[in-house]
Amino acid sequence: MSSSLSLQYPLILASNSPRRKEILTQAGFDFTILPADIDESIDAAWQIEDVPGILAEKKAKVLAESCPNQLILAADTIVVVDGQILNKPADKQEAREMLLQLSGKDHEVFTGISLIGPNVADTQVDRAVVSFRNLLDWEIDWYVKGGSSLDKAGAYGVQDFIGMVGISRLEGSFYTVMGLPIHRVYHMMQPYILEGRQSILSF
Ligand SMILES: Cc1cn([C@H]2C[C@H](O)[C@@H](COP(=O)(O)OP(=O)(O)OP(=O)(O)O)O2)c(=O)[nH]c1=O
Repeated sequence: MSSSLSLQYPLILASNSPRRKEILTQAGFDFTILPADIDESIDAAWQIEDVPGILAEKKAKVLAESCPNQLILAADTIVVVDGQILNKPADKQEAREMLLQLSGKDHEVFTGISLIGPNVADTQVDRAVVSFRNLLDWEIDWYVKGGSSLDKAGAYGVQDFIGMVGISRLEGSFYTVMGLPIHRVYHMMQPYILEGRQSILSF
């Protein structure tokens, strides 16, 4: 994309994730990256589907005070299978176990996004359902050996080998699974996009 959308305020992406950067760039946004490192531990009292919204908001809030007159966007992704949250695997052994658990069944992916800035403090969670066919042992081993499962919730990337060849069905947005529900981000950002000042997006 050669030109970017013009925004009323500068946009900051509070994320270390290269996937979030890629999605936001592809959608035409111009932004600065300022990762927010927070304690991502989960309170057992939280409802599972609220977790990514709570964590995304925490990430955005960390930067909001020190960045007045700017829009801060943060996100968090979790994978849920058999009523259990799968975060990023600690090592390759755990990555293998996670993929075995996901093999041959459906699971949910929740991505929370939070936008904080002038006149806005909005947090939303988007859900997708992903079906994996039965994965072969060598496919899991080969993918895990490559190392790209380690920085991803549930030990897989929808955009990677195992997602490409192993996912038989996806309900919801591909980008929600990849880490940023861009359709929701765009909707939240709409009041600040100067090109679209006159239009109201229904959603
Ligand atoms: C399920 C899935 C997750 N992921 C990634 C998205 C996120 O980067 C990561 C989940 O971890 P998060 O804690 O949501 O994000 P992060 O630590 O990578 O980045 P930050 O907190 O700084 O924003 O897993 C994929 O890339 N593809 C997928 O299919």
